[in-house]
Amino acid sequence: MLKHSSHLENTGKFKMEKSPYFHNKSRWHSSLMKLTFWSFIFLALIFIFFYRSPSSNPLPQDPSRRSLRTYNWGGPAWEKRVRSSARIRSRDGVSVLVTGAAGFVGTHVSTALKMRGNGVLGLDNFNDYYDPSLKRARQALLDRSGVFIVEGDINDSTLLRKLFEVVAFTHVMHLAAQAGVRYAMENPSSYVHSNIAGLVSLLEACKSANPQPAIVWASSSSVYGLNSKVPFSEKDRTDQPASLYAATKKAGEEIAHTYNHIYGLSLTALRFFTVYGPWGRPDMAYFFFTRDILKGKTISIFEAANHGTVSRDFTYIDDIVKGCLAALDTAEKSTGSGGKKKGPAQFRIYNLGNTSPVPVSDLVSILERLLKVNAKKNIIKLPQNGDVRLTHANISLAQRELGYKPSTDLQSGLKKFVKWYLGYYSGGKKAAG
Ligand SMILES: O=C(O)[C@H]1O[C@H](OP(=O)(O)OP(=O)(O)OC[C@H]2O[C@@H](n3ccc(=O)[nH]c3=O)[C@H](O)[C@@H]2O)[C@H](O)[C@@H](O)[C@H]1O
Repeated sequence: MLKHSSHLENTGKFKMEKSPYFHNKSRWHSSLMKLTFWSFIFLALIFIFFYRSPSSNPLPQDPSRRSLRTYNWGGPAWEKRVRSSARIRSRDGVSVLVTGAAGFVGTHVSTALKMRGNGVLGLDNFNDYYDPSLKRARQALLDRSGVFIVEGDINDSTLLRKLFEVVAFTHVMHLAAQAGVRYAMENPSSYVHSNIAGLVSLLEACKSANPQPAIVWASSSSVYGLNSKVPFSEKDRTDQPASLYAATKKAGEEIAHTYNHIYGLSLTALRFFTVYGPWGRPDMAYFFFTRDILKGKTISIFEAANHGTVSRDFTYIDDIVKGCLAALDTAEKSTGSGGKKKGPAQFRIYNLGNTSPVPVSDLVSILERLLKVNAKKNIIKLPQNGDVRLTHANISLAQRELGYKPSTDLQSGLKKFVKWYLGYYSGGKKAAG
């Protein structure tokens, strides 16, 4: 023992210091510890990078990857906010899930629903198709009127299932979409992702919900495509889309029919005609014309062949909101339950337009008068990028069945838009996106 211990104390110690084996082993141990330590730090940094909160998470640069963003949702506090926002506060009120609530039409519809005592819960992925700060400002507006917007994507079926578990929505107002006619040539997959895959994901959740909600959703005047019979009636052909955007909206109408037929979902599509107004979309011509005229930048005005005019049936947001609410109010219940159809359900399509097309050149003249600035104009040939020459709604069906009656002409509507624009961007202090 003594001998052994002395061996350890003397020889062993000596051996440990001098033996290359032990020396290397010790270095190896310390390298391993260092490697483990730095690996841990590296993994922690990766974890922080991918899982930090959505508000501080910069959006991916590639627009087609926008949907890969992760969102934080869930937990008791979150569920409490969801329930409170969706709580019905008036007799005969309904409880509505509004997708695309931070969007232009979504914000206006959510506010109107909330104001009349309905339960309203918003859902939006806050993508960066246009300036997300405008979406955040709309969110703040809705927050003040008691509407909570859940941050998430309509393609997230787990989130949708959860929302229907927490709230028995009576209605879904589906306004989330990839909008814009010309952008479809730049980023086609975003249209398929939101307007087709997203719609299917939402309808899947609705069909499995108990009770099944009635769904009202945004289609588009663009489905009329190359149809030359005017004004456009719901009975006219819609099988000649001129843009991928239009094609995805038309596909949406067919998909909606399938879910109505198989699962008994009550479905109403609203074909919106070039909606404009305060809190509007910066990618639309009336909005960026205003910005560019004020900045002294040249605007491009499209003209058809042989100097023909290009016209739109511009429709003011308040008229659209009335149409949306009327569609909700007249929607019958879905007939299925537990994913099974019990009987035929309502299936409707309506034009929501203004019935008076205005040439784009007149839109510019109105803006010039309102802004008191002469626009620098460049007249160019209508590019072959999805635009059509004319839209003009026949609204007699919506008039008859929804009591829809637009009452704002372009001059009065643009006056309200310009007033909002100048106030919001405070004379150019905030940069218009
Ligand atoms: O009803 C719809 O379903 C669609 O309406 C809207 O599409 P559009 O009617 O094309 O609106 P918008 O881009 O504002 O162009 C307005 C006019 O300005 C012309 N235009 C456009 C750009 C330009 O630089 N110059 C120009 O003359 C252009 O040729 C057009 O005549 C929505 O964006 C779309 O998401 C969808 O909802």
